[in-house]
Amino acid sequence: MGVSVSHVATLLCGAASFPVYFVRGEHHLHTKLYFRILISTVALATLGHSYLAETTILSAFAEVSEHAGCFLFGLHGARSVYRLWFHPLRKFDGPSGARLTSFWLSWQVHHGDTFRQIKNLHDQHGSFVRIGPDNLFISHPKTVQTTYGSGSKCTKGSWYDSTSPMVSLNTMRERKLHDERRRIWSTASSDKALRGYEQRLRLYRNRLISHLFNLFSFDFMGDMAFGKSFGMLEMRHGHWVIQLLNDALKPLGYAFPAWLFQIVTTIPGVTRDWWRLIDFCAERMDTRLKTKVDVPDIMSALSAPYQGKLPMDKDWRVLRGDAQLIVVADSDTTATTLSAALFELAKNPEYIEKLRTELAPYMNDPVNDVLNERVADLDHLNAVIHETLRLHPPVPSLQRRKTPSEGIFIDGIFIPGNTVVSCPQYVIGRNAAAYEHPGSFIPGRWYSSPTMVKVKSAWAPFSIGPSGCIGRLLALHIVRTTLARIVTTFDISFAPGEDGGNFESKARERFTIGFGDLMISFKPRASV
Ligand code: HEM
Repeated sequence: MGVSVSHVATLLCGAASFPVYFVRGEHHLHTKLYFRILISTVALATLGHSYLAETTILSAFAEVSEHAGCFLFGLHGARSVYRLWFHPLRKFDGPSGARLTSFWLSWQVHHGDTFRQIKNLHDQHGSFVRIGPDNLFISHPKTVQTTYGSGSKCTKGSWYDSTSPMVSLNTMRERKLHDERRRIWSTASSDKALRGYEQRLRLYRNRLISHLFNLFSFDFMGDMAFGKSFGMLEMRHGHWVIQLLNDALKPLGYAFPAWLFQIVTTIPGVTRDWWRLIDFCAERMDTRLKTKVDVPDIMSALSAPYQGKLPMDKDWRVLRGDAQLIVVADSDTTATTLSAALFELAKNPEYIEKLRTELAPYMNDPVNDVLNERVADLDHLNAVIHETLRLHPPVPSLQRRKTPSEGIFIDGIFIPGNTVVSCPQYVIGRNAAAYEHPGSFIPGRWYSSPTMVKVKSAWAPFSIGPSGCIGRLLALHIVRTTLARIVTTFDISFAPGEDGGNFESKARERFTIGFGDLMISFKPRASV
């Protein structure tokens, strides 16, 4: 191809379009539109050029494509120059590839161990790391309040549009809509609602315990009768829904920008499990809406505004988004917290005895159950959960917020406006500036040795502020009572051959964390 004046002019137009138009505002929701404009312009220009220059369609198309290429080259060239040398974040340290493109992060985390990669980057570059062209990760212990707290001027980052047009309470970016939806949700997480859920929870907690007893007796019987356990306590693969949840959330693990996530999820076959999970949640939601329940559940609150009528189309988008949110936010996070607590207790058995001593006076329920209201204020039990969530936060890294146009200050450091900031709880939880002996599991730091917590506000596994976890009380309720019941009913230890190594090293992050395999031995206690 010969370079003509028109090629250079098109390249300059492309370069100029960046400072004139693309540098401002958000474009991630317009990707498909831009693509359509490009295709239509190429098609029209091809026809026009072929007619005016009296040339074949094929050679006109080749000529127009060259110019389109020049335009795109100019645009991306100007953007790269800006990102490397003129961007407001240029003073922040970070890997050079990350300054140029957000694909750098996606490539780094493609094995799914985002939390570990981000910790390594903080170890190398300090508390403020530029991990994308507009993206700053901050592990400074004082960042949580400024970024997420109730007075924060930061808003949710564009990543929350990834699933658009399907939205949930968690992905709603517009503050007014989010506040309205949160008011509906708050009925579902009120004290009264929690007392109602207790009835449901008790049933499943009892089933869990009797299931564990059954598995134990079968394995023991197998061993006694046939010299070999049936291995039921070691079954790795759970219900297909758990498998589906794990597979479906994988695309979230690549930390794609919202525009790419939207494109990827429209390619047939590539994200089949993602859509299967959405269909599964939607189907459960549809069935539930047509069913009457005696004991209120979360859906009772979410469906209350429709007063028995079927929701309109736009409401379905939110209801289905919320259905998926409930499955992920509720079951995934609570399950990982319980397994992380058992992992830490098996590693540090001295805390199990302490828990039993503390719980003993409260475990005299006639049906051998444990009531949240009786154990809610126990120091050691709560500290074990606090410490578990500090070291193993179920949402480890990616809660992106966008700074207001005037920017924010974190401990005197200026963060420019429109920066996407994430404050990774996994890294903050292990930051020596926030905790003494940050790598050790020491529940006492939360009640008997408070000086071991240097910055109390750094602990935010549920996040805080207007978009903080609305299910926090419910989650703590479930974890507290289930853990209390398990440690008082069973002797817990690593199963023979288990050293706990895979639990963390094989953990994978896909917004929430999924830990590696962990073989725990549950033996009914002699006194029970
Ligand atoms: C240990 C368990 C849990 C942890 C650590 C946890 C953590 C979090 C975090 C960090 C967020 C903020 C996410 C963000 O900024 O994008 C969040 C939001 C949320 N969580 Fe949880 N969560 C837990 C359990 C639950 C439970 C049991 C529910 C019950 C349904 C729940 C419902 C929600 C909802 C609805 C939101 C969105 C809130 C909003 O945007 O206003 N979570 N959770």
